[in-house]
Amino acid sequence: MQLKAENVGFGYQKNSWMFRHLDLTIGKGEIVGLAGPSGAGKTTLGRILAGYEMPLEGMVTLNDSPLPNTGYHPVQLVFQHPEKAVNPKWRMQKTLHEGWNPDNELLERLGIDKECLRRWPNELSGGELQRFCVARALGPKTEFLIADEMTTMLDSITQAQIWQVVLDIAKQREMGILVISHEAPLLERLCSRIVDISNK
Ligand SMILES: Nc1ncnc2c1ncn2[C@@H]1O[C@H](COP(=O)(O)OP(=O)(O)OP(=O)(O)O)[C@@H](O)[C@H]1O
Repeated sequence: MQLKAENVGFGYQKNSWMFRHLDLTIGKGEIVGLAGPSGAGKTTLGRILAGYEMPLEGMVTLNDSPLPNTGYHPVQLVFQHPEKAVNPKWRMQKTLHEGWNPDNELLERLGIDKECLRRWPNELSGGELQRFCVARALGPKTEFLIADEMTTMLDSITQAQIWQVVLDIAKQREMGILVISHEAPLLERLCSRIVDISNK
């Protein structure tokens, strides 16, 4: 099982490459860090790996096949701003069950207050909302998780709590994770290797 970017190139403007000839493989259960200065294209690469964006050159494969474009996506993306990742017209109950039905144990471990389920997204704090986005992304069919500054906005206790749950599940299921972060100590603590895209 592997998620692989091969010779990938991307730019938003014509003749202006953000990165080019980029190779990155994340293996089953592997936790890889992605570092690089602001604007280097980390978020963009995360979006490409999760199938939100097509590369201009090269390809992304999951277990040697193109990424699927229907059904529950096996590469899930959680990014920094949960308020942009949920439908404001859905109550949290519906958002949570968008792709699968997380059990009570997971909700408890992630510190999700069940009282929040009937609320609208704008009635939750950023941290509460992000817990929902993490739960939503951890369906049993998730093979890889792209965690793009997933806990950057959270206090250190919540950050540790969420990573503990995500890492336990990753270990149990051999789910691979790409951790995109500006926090070097976080990357060093979580990842078995760190890829820097500054010079791509
Ligand atoms: N939709 C878009 N259209 C045009 N340019 C974009 C678009 N999205 C991002 N960019 C630009 O692409 C570059 C890379 O953005 P990206 O968010 O991938 O970088 P990053 O490495 O994740 O940065 P940061 O660490 O600040 O989050 C930036 O210069 C950004 O302004």
